[in-house]
Amino acid sequence: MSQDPEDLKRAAAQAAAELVADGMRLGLGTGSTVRHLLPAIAARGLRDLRCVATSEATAAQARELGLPVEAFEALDALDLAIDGADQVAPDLWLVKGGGGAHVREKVVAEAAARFVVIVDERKVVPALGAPVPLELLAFGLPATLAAVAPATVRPGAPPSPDGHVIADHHGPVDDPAALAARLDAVAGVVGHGLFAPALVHDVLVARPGGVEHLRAGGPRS
Ligand SMILES: O=C(CO)[C@H](O)[C@H](O)COP(=O)(O)O
Repeated sequence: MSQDPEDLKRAAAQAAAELVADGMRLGLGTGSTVRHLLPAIAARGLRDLRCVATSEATAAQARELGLPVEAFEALDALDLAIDGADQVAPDLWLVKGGGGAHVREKVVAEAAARFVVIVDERKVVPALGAPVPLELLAFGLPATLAAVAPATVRPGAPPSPDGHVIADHHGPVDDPAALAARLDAVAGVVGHGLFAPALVHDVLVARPGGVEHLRAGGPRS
């Protein structure tokens, strides 16, 4: 029997909330799965948490729930970061950025000693595919789009939290490392939504039968 995707997201979020401990410096992702995470963390009643948020939406919800959010200028490392994803491949390459916050999300994931991804089973794919979200400088935008073709500005997308243009790459993702390197080589690309397995420590996949815990062999695990 199929299960409401919101119930599955909530189950993954609940499992991740149990990884949060008193005194942690915690990175909070963005998206509908993270929206279930924040009340689950708040309900734990932990003391001395220090949180950074990857979007204004997450910061606002966290503050409403009484979770202390500070600027990421105030912390130089995080103990744990938890975030959703749009696609999870079997080798734990991810595509993120459906919500346009992927650059901040990657900064937070890189700063965390442990990066935990929370998804429902629909996000687990046999191989990554388009679109791959991009964050681009407005300066020289047509030239940058040509350099990363095929890519288009995402219709109706607001600027990123740092004021950049959100776009999507529509080409194949047969070799995520090669595509990531190609995108990283273009100066007008602020960032992209391909997250390498080395960044990922755990993926919690909610299925109707329970939450599956995938562990990555990243360098910090
Ligand atoms: O990368 C993201 C935002 O930039 C989100 O984590 C991703 O889009 C998944 O979102 P959701 O939990 O709503 O499916």
